[in-house]
Amino acid sequence: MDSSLNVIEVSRVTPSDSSKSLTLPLTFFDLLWFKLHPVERVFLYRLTDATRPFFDSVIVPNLKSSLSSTLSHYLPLAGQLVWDSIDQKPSIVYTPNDAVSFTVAESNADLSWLTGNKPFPTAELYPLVPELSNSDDSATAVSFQVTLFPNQGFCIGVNAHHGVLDGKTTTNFLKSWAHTCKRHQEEQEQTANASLPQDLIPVYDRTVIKSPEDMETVILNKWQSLLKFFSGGKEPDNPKSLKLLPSPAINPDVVRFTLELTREDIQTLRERLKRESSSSSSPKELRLSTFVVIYSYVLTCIIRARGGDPNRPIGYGFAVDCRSLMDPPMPSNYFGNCVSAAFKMPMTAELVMGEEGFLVAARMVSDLVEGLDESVPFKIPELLDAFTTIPPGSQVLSVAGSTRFGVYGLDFGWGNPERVVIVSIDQGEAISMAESRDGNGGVEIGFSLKKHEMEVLIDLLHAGLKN
Ligand SMILES: CC(C)(COP(=O)(O)OP(=O)(O)OC[C@H]1O[C@@H](n2cnc3c(N)ncnc32)[C@H](O)[C@@H]1OP(=O)(O)O)[C@@H](O)C(=O)NCCC(=O)NCCSC(=O)CC(=O)O
Repeated sequence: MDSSLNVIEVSRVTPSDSSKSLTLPLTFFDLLWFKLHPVERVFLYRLTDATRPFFDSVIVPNLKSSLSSTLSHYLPLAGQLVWDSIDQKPSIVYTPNDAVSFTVAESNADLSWLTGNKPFPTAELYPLVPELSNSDDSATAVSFQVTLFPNQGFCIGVNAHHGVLDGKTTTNFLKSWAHTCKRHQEEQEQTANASLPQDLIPVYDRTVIKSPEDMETVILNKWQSLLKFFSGGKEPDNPKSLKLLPSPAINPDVVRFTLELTREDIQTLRERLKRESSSSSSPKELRLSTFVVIYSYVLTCIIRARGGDPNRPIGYGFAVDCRSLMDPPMPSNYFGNCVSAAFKMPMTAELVMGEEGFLVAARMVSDLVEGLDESVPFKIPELLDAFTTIPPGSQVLSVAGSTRFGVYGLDFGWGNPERVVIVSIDQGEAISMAESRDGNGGVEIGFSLKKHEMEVLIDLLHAGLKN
């Protein structure tokens, strides 16, 4: 499917109420992520009424006007990340009339391919995601693109700087935008700066993030060491550069696949773990949350799909929402990053390639989750150190997204998404997680792998659900 994209316009959307300036210094949570690849998502909507005239006269104007209104509540997203030479750390700075980039485009791709359950080339997704500019001196927080698939539907592409916002904040913003857009249509009025539900109004108070003594300096120094490590020992030219780490080139034969696990599938896997654990030589109570069951299963199948030397190094990690781990707990509408990560590496592939591999993986993930406590946020420096201990050629898995964000409820007025894809998992051996579209307690897992490996993985994933 060699699709092509035609860019119709690239415009700037400013907050409808853009009278005040705002500066938000990054916190130590933000500093963990501020050099890493941005998070790219596409929301694919089926809408056979989506003719070009309907798109031009209804969808685009409503999305833009509601975006402008929503940005009035989320001013930092229209701003830039900057690092003033006299400042110890970067800040997000919004000044009146700053704007976000909004691209309008049309594609001849087959939407059914992108929303279906068969693998397709990951390169088909890239034209749907807008650029997010960054340079030594500044970095954009977010950018948006709406793409028409004539008479099939449309797609909203979002590119979000992870130093500015985590998944919870991103999805809170998107829920606010969808809420405003849908209401604009229902009320047929463009109420500028429309009010939002209380739980979607962002909280900018950063004094709640109690940063331990010089934690920010420690993390920034760790980044300097990492940058030197990644560049073979060469000191960074500009220690205050906001340029992101270079992204690895993506092999052209990489494909995408979305596995849909029903609540029954998850229970089948949970029962299997219970059986295997109770009959094992060291039965031990396992934390069998949805996350633990699914991540252990996927981890096992992905490592097996690659096969190879059983002694090859592997590792895994996952993001941890620290909002509930902070004292006092952070509000769910806190604006920014409040995620750290847990990881285990290096290990050898044989650990999970044997008969008991799924149980071994579940024990490891369960232990890691059980071990999470209020100290997690303060272990971020160790996390950065771990990057330098990853043996070359390791297969290290991580998780983007979460089953808690409610991304399938994002209705802008033309229905819920048919598929939500985190495009940027290509940038590292990540999988993505989201709640299932039908809201019945299932989970969707997104994969990005080379074609032949994906074929082996799909067979393993399906086979494991049968026994
Ligand atoms: C560390 C964890 C993965 C461990 O998850 P577990 O499910 O095992 O454990 P838990 O204590 O969180 O949850 C136990 C049970 O309570 C439920 N539960 C707990 N908190 C909940 C909440 N806020 N909303 C809905 N359900 C919740 C869980 O679903 C689970 O039930 P049940 O077993 O029925 O499910 C999780 O705590 C966590 O932090 N998840 C969020 C990670 C995150 O934010 N990722 C995105 C990073 S940002 C990113 O990646 C970029 C982006 O997305 O843009």
